[in-house]
Amino acid sequence: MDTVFIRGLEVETVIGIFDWERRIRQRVRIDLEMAADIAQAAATDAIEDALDYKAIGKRIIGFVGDSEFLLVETLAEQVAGIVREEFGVPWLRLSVSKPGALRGADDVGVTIERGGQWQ
Ligand SMILES: Nc1nc2c(c(=O)[nH]1)N=C([C@H](O)[C@@H](O)CO)CN2
Repeated sequence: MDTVFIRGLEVETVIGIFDWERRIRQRVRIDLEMAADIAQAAATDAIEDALDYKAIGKRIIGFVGDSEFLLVETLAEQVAGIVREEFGVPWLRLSVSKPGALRGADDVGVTIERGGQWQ
């Protein structure tokens, strides 16, 4: 399986369950791995035949920056839906984390996989 990935995408957003978290913007980190057959893009050397990580990254930045979810779970599910539906991605693995949200830990968050098997 070929994949196209985005690692360490950081976006500031309103997220969290506590009152103080509703009043500030916090940094979330997104790691995304997407199934994509890269053969056609490699053969033509044309961006039109590729899964465009820049276009997907910009869409995620806009959506996450405007969102105000309580849980990282909800944010992850929503982002996964956008990537799958708008960009035709058949399978993805997505992590959403809040670096520094837990004292003593580097990072906390969730990882989800969505979509079926990919040859
Ligand atoms: N599974 C989760 N646990 C927690 C979340 C979350 O989004 N998913 N959020 C919080 C708080 O908002 C925390 O990040 C504040 O530091 C706690 N647990």
